[in-house]
Amino acid sequence: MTANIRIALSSDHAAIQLRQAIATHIADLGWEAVDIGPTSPESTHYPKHGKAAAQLVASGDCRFGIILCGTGQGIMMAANKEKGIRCGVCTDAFSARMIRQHNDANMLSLGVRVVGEGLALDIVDAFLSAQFEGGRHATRVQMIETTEG
Ligand SMILES: O=C[C@H](O)[C@H](O)[C@H](O)COP(=O)(O)O
Repeated sequence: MTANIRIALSSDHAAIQLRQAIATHIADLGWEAVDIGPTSPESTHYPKHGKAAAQLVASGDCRFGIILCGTGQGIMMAANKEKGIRCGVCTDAFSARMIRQHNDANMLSLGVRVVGEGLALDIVDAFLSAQFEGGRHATRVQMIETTEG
């Protein structure tokens, strides 16, 4: 069986350029970027873009999702409404590594009005290169899933 190397990418109007830079970056790293837009700079609504990316991850079509809006906060809230999604906003590489190692996050959210491109790419690298540690952390992630119902 081949590994799922697909990463869903979406954003609102604020973060199109950074999203596209991340798509290029992760493709260079060997991931398949599944960039579902939008491409038009017209004002749009982050909940629908967060939900669309989260559905690709929750269904198993994509291994991870990376989503962006102005702060990363609104689109993260929308993504976390999907069952099975664990998405965190990160503004530093340490947190990005830890949400994989301890929280088994399957989505990362970034705020284009908070972090610049260089830092954003470092955060993405930290997220994608870390592994879930399991053990006591698996117990806690399971508790989150139980709460979800
Ligand atoms: O959490 C929400 C995001 O930061 C949005 O990107 C932001 O609210 C969009 O603001 P505006 O419509 O003023 O570009």
